[in-house]
Amino acid sequence: MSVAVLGAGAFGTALAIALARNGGHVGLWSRDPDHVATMRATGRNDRRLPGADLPANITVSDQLADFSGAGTLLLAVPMQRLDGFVRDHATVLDGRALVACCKGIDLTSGRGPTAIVAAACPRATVAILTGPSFAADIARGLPTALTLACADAAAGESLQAQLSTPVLRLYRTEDVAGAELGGALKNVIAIAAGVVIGGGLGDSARAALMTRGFAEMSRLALALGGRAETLAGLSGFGDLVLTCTSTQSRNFRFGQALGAGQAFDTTTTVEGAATAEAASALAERMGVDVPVTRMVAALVRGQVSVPQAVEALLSRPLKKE
Ligand SMILES: NC(=O)C1=CN([C@@H]2O[C@H](COP(=O)(O)OP(=O)(O)OC[C@H]3O[C@@H](n4cnc5c(N)ncnc54)[C@H](O)[C@@H]3O)[C@@H](O)[C@H]2O)C=CC1
Ligand SMILES: O=C(CO)COP(=O)(O)O
Repeated sequence: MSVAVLGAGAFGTALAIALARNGGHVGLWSRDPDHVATMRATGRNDRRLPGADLPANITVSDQLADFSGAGTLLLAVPMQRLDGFVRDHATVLDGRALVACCKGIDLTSGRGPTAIVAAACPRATVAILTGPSFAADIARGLPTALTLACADAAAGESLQAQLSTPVLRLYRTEDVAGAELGGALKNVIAIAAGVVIGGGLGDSARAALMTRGFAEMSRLALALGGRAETLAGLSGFGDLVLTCTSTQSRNFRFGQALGAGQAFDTTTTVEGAATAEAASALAERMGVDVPVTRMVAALVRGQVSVPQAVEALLSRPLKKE
């Protein structure tokens, strides 16, 4: 076994399925022994990815030691859990190729996924896999293109080859900051797009918000070392389009519920909520204007109502585009 996925949520399970279909043995780790027992018994992960069969060449386990032979580990836990996860398991993880598969900014430290992983595992080769893809689409074998970002060009090329399949097409870049900030910030804008649609403000307003949202994503990412072409690629613009326009997106649906004044299931992973807060703080520190992101953070905190947020955004001074 050369690859194992740690975190048997929707995305981790879908990636394990895609890699297993491509041949070879693939590991899938869940921290929960009951979940492992159910997945082994049913051959599925109905808790997180209903309806998708796990190929027989996936080994499911709650023991990380079962994957000691895997040189590449995909870390598919939610962003706000990543730091605790890599610290808890650093002795097992360090020294391998560790590919973060989460999107967001850590609320406590303001760091992105690769910095969190590298701090806990200094001997590891660290990369990030991000871009437009719904787990359900990947599990169905639908064509998907993602970005694999790794500061080490040679390691990135080898991970790209190892993790690409005929339908899961990976593009590579060394611009880790650009790739991970695009993936983190688009979730915040997707919440705002959901608010617009849930609040009945219409498709034209959503297009305006996506465009201005992309402008502020780019401003902040460039200030933090990302490149404009990365923001315009799959991990930025590509994922922004997908997430702001599909009800498959949890961030979009969360925004829709906020906009419509409805409750939303608090156990659902909505990465953009914490990231709005973390990104607002980062932007303030860098002196970058991110009005939409700040407004999403205020909405999530319950500090402003939807009409107040809309009024505040529309009453900003007129400016050049
Ligand atoms: N679902 C999707 O379509 C996509 C998700 N992603 C990203 O993948 C990341 C994970 O999301 P999903 O898999 O969708 O979430 P999910 O909510 O389906 O699953 C999260 C999994 O992480 C596990 N987990 C939580 N805390 C943990 C901890 N401390 N230690 C070990 N395991 C822990 C949970 O038990 C659960 O199995 C997110 O950052 C998300 O943005 C990226 C692309 C697509
Ligand atoms: O990142 C995703 C699509 O690329 C998944 O979006 P959600 O987390 O909003 O469901």
